[in-house]
Amino acid sequence: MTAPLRVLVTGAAGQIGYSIVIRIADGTVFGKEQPVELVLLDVPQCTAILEGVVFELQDCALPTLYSVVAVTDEKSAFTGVDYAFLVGAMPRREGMERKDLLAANVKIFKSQGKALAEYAKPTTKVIVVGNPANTNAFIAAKYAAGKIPAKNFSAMTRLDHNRALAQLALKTGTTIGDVKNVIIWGNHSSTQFPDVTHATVKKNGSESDAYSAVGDNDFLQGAFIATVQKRGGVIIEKRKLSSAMSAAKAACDHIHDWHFGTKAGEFVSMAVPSDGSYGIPQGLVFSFPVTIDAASREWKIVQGLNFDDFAKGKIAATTKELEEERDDALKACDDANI
Ligand SMILES: NC(=O)c1ccc[n+]([C@@H]2O[C@H](COP(=O)([O-])OP(=O)(O)OC[C@H]3O[C@@H](n4cnc5c(N)ncnc54)[C@H](O)[C@@H]3O)[C@@H](O)[C@H]2O)c1
Ligand SMILES: O=C(O)C[C@H](O)C(=O)O
Repeated sequence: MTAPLRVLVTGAAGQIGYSIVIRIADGTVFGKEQPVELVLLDVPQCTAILEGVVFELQDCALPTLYSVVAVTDEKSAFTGVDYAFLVGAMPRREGMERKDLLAANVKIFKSQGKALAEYAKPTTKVIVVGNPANTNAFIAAKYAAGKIPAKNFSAMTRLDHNRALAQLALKTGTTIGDVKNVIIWGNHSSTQFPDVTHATVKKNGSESDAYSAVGDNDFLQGAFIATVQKRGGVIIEKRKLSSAMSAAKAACDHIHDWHFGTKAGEFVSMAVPSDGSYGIPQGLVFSFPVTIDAASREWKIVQGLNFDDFAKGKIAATTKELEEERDDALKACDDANI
């Protein structure tokens, strides 16, 4: 039998947790031939809920679910982990920006960064979903440094990427499979830059660039960008809860592609520690277009894309916001006695 992968989901008693565990357990993320040892972490007050989730997973009778355990301490959670989905964190409510969560959530990621360093495999791959996701990933990577390389930490902008694909498909009357290579640059926040300059759309059997397929530059530089930037807030307004089904699906897409590689000729958006590409300050966890090699499971930032002045302005704004968040988070971590 193929050795099981040990996969941790934090915040497993929460909304996203409930949608994500089935996809990891049923082979959607790691394949139908890959057994998974699922570890579910939440706070001790959620013990009974976690137990309920474990019982339901058992009742699913899944051939790929080798084992499932519920835990409420970091040592049991992080020991020997191959992949970590860091979801557990407070969600925003109506009227808040994601960075308003920084003071409450950043301490979780300081503590979990240290726990990853102490207990997880040095090869562990981490996706941070809890908001503000980019900055939380920056903090987790910082506190795991020396044990786990920064390149193994990422934050989720795949939901924004999927939102951009869906908006382009809706606008052009095509389906998701016809649209590719949108890019989300920067922060998972309302300053992100959803960019379709390199996207293509297949319509009536022929592929064209997104600008030709849409034929409405004002839309692409206005309503399209605003819709993607503000989608999370609109979902909260409607549901009175933040996105969960779509967030869980996006996290699974992100880790699926990290594990299996991206398709030839396609890139995906992933927030990763900057290596200085496109002038983005080193170490900032910034969403870039990436390709992933299936054999090495290493991501590479797509190089050589050109920016016009419009794009340069958008990228500068999201970079500035991330630098400010980073500085606030570092201060909050210094103040936090963890
Ligand atoms: N990056 C994205 O695209 C994206 C998308 C949607 C939601 N989010 C974020 O994901 C996070 C979770 O959202 P949700 O809707 O599932 O929230 P939720 O409140 O339903 O669940 C969060 C869970 O995390 C748990 N938790 C809190 N502190 C913890 C800790 N230290 N260790 C382990 N578990 C802990 C809580 O007890 C709760 O069960 C929020 O921060 C939300 O803003 C991000
Ligand atoms: O918007 C939120 O606060 C939740 C999530 O980040 C989203 O984009 O849906």
